Amino acid sequence: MTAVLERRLRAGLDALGLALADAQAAALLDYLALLQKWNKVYNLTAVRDPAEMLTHHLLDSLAAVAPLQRELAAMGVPGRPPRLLDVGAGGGLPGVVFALCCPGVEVTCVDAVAKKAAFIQQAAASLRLPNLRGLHARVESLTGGDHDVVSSRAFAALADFAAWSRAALAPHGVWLAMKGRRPMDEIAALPAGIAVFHVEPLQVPGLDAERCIVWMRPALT
Ligand SMILES: C[S@@+](CC[C@H](N)C(=O)[O-])C[C@H]1O[C@@H](n2cnc3c(N)ncnc32)[C@H](O)[C@@H]1O
Repeated sequence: MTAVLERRLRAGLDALGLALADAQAAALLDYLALLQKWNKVYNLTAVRDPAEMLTHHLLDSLAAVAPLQRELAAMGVPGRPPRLLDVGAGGGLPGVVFALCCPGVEVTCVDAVAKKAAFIQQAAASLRLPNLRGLHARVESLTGGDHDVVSSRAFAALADFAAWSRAALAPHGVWLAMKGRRPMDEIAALPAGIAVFHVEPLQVPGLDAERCIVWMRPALT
């Protein structure tokens, strides 16, 4: 099974144009194995089949890596590593995948459920990712305004996601919301202080479904 998963992952990475080192690709499969192993204990995902996990979780999250890298490069964070907060990260999607693929980015995965944050801490240790940490908190309680990117996947409507995480976002920062079909109703429901600057379609290898990133930033009102 591992050889099949490895082949599919490699083919997916090629299709996405992601040039990862062998060690990074191996670590992605190690992460998949951790998700499988601890799913029953931590209740991390409803998807149980490893091949389905690869497509629906890993490749789905990997499709957002190049867009993330492009935005960070355009932002040009000066003098320190960029910081990303993944909200409602659950088992670490997409936060752990971002941390694996972007070792120069400091990734915090926040979740309201203690055992999910504990799983992220465990994954950071076992995958040897010094740039990843799990944080047990409700995102609404976070302040500091020091994250360059705040991401989410399968978390909440755009307006709630932005409102609850606004105090954690740097003034120059952007929100990266992973969605299925372009969420027209959610975009229309956004308040004046939040501007959508790009709805970016994603092509997930092996997944016949619509996916997009809704990019947002605070707007002057
Ligand atoms: C549907 S899961 C999505 C998990 C992961 N992002 C994924 O794509 O597989 C939503 C997660 O959000 C967490 N959550 C819900 N409300 C939250 C809040 N206010 N602050 C932080 N996490 C929250 C839940 O505990 C859950 O793990």
